[in-house]
Amino acid sequence: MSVLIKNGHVLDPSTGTDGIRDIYVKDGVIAAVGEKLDLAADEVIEAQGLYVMPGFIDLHVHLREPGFEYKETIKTGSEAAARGGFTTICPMPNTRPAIDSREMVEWLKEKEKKDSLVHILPIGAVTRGQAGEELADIGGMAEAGAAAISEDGKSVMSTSLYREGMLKAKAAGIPVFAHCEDKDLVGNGVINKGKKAEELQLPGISNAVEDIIAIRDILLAKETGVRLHLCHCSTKDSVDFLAWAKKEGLPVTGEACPHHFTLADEDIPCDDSNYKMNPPLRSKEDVEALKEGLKNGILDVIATDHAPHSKKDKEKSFLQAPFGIVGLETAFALSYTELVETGILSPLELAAKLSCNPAGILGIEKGSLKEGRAADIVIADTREWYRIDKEAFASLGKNTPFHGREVKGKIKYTLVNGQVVFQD
Ligand SMILES: NC(=O)N[C@@H](CC(=O)O)C(=O)O
Ligand SMILES: [Zn+2]
Ligand SMILES: [Zn+2]
Repeated sequence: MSVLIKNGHVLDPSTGTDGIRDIYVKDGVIAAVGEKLDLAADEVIEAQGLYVMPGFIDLHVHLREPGFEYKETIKTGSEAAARGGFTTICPMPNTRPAIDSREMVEWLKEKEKKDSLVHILPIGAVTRGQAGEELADIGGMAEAGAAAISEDGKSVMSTSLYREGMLKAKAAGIPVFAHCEDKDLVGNGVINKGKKAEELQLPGISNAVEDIIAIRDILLAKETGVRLHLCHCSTKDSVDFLAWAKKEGLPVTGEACPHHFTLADEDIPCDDSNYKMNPPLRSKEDVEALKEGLKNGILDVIATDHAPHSKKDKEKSFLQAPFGIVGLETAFALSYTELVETGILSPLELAAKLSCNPAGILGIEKGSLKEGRAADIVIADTREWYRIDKEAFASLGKNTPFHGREVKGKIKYTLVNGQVVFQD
């Protein structure tokens, strides 16, 4: 089985390639990359005018299975990933039961084989049942294939327990992905603390809720030497703390989510829980700091924090509805529109934040179009404006504040191991 992708604009951040090339795929592997390859293939994809990039890698998704299959399943989540150009996704462990043991990681790897269109790299919980009381079997989960550990959905509030968990992760050779939120300080907050919170008469979440834990976790990484990755950075100071950590030479990285650099709290039109997520949409000043952080490389990765919820869940008010919005099927378009169309990032830099950089954090041989690599490839058209349509999502979650928004950047093809898993 062979595929020839012809005349595409190849963006391969792993080699710096930024120009017109053909790519020849044989038996699921990239066999040749070059100008005008004269090779016969079973399938030819004409990619003139399109960008051809390494398949995107999402370090942060929620698939909801087991336990909340009415919100999303591994199958529907993987279909959403394929539609969004993601060929590898890392599901967070906050399912029921949680992914907190060797057996649960093995279960997920089995489900991947049966149900998933894309590669799944599980993230194990830090503590058993994410209860924050005793450590999960971190070494066992790593052996079974967990790519990282995280307590996402909350922070491990016991600093000494977290420190111990970090040492275990370090010994197992996997990074820690940190959701930074001071449980004491957040109270019953549901929206960024500020004018909009006052206007809607909703309890606020201050920046310090995130910042206090972000700096704590960086200091713990300094002490333990574990590789630390900050999830969904939303504040100016968390970007500054990351900059400091990098200056110190610490093994610390960070991600930003499209919603956090596209919208500010002032853009929330009314009490609409499709604008409710954790961390919340922040101030204009924070949004600018995230864009600056993405531009200067302090923020390494764009991840979605795809958090599907049912219609019923999200019909509730801002106060009552659960936190989270879907992201897999809007991430590329929002990122291209907000960051490339505006000149903040080059197309190659955007491709790096979606593929090569997350691969580096996981330490996996992906995020590259080098010969010999698995043919995980995404092909996108960025020429025309269109409106996001939540009804077209493969995800069971339609909870997005971006329905109807005008964007550029459409995924045309997604290939996993040389197989077309999505075609527009
Ligand atoms: N981001 C969210 O608002 N929600 C996430 C949890 C999380 O990422 O913290 C979820 O699981 O729904
Ligand atoms: Zn989180
Ligand atoms: Zn999350």
